[in-house]
Amino acid sequence: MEIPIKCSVIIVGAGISGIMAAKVLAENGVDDVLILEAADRIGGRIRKEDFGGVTVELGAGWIAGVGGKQPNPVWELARHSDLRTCLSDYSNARYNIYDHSGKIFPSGVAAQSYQKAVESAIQKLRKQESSPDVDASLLAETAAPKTPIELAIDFILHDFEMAEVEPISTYVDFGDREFLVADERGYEHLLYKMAETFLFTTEDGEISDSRLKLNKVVRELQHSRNGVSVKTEDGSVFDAHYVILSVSIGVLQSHLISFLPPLPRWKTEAISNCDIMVYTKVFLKFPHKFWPCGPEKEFFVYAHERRGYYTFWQHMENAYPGSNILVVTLTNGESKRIEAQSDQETLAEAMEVLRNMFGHDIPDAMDILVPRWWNNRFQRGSYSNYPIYTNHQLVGDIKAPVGRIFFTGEHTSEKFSGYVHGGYLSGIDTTKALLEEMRRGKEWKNESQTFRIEPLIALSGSIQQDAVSNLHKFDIPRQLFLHTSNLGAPKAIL
Ligand SMILES: Cc1cc2nc3c(=O)[nH]c(=O)nc-3n(C[C@H](O)[C@H](O)[C@H](O)COP(=O)(O)OP(=O)(O)OC[C@H]3O[C@@H](n4cnc5c(N)ncnc54)[C@H](O)[C@@H]3O)c2cc1C
Repeated sequence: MEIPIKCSVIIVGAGISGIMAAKVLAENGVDDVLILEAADRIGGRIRKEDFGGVTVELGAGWIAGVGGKQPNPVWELARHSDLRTCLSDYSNARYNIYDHSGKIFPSGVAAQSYQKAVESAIQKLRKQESSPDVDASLLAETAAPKTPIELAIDFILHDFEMAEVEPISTYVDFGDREFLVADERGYEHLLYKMAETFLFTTEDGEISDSRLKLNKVVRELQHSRNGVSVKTEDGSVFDAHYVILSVSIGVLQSHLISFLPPLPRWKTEAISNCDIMVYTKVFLKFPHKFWPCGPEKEFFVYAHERRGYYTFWQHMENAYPGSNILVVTLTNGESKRIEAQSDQETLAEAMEVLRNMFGHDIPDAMDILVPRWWNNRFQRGSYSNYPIYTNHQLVGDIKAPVGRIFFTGEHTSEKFSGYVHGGYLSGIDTTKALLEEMRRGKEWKNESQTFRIEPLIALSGSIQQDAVSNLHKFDIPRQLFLHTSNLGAPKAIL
């Protein structure tokens, strides 16, 4: 399809939220759209790779939130595409906890430590709820986990089972079952299925549509009342009436993209107030199995005096029998540390831990795969992690459009941030808001035949921007945006 010089919408990023946004636009008759993607592929944080003879998922691996009253839309997509999945129950991990000499902690000790960790987490949450301004680390000091098993359980609880405040919307809305994707087409197959409904795709499933441009790293968004000019690293310039920006919160924080005029302060503050979780799955391939398999053995834990040190392990025999692959998950500081060292150093550390658990006779790993989400300048982390007691304002501000730039992505989903379905649903929400804006624009244009009425913030330079920095998009009634009934330059009312 021919792209007009100025298209209706440019979507920056072809992860699940960007692809969903383009799909919703197409379904609503807006197909003069460009999708600019920095990488050489679509999918973003949904990414497969061939490793050790099977397909492994470097990014999202699970479809979380299945089996409830409402269908999870991502699960629905997976079912329609016959995506192969396995049910995961990692709650058993707490009964497969090894100490440094390879002994498994008796289930009673593990259960006791688990109970203690849950109680202390609840206590901490309650205290935080009653004094939200007090530093959480100070509140937790008295009940802080100290022994290796307590540290390991604390890690499982906070970095796996309870990374969110209860009640967890994903489980409440969609159910508490989780399915691991184990399909050689990869989790990303779902994105290709979505894309083929509106982008030209070859019989082999390759997207051949010129509206999708890969290897286009967006570096600057110049926005005004007339539209948005998008500059990419290779010097290309693309113009559009609107932009949907779907890059991760880590990319927004990294300043890879500059905005002209700069984003207002309420927006930059909100962006910097959202934490980022780094979550790394390290894959190890062995010549044969030496770990226990069978029921309730899929996940196991290493208790070490350093929290999060090669703590959480999974074997891939349920997903791919005979693959002889182990996965160990590291997070945050440990993720950054191993990203900075060579894979051989990581392999040596992991082997030492495995030998502590399973003895010195186990074979060396034949191969290792270490994804680097933190150092990837198109990701800068794995997913958003809102402060425990987030006010609605923070997510609202992160999501709120600035002039003609609309924001989407998992980090803009109030209920499902961090998840694939959060990205999917945010793509729909943001696009609905944009379509509404476009419709309003047309109505106004037809009524007055003058020019588009623009939000105040889009027009504000840096001086006005400070003056309005305490205002938030949703606090400003539309009438207070710019208004004029006569011809002439629009003026700010405030
Ligand atoms: C290791 C890991 C494990 C995870 N596990 C799970 C899980 O089990 N279950 C689950 O539900 N979720 C999981 N997630 C989270 C899930 O992957 C994300 O929430 C979701 O994929 C985010 O989609 P998105 O469209 O918001 O962002 P992204 O997928 O990040 O898409 C944004 C796109 O923008 C592109 N981009 C960035 N900068 C630019 C630029 N300057 N110019 C042009 N393009 C740019 C990026 O390349 C990317 O393709 C995991 C994530 C990671 C990393």
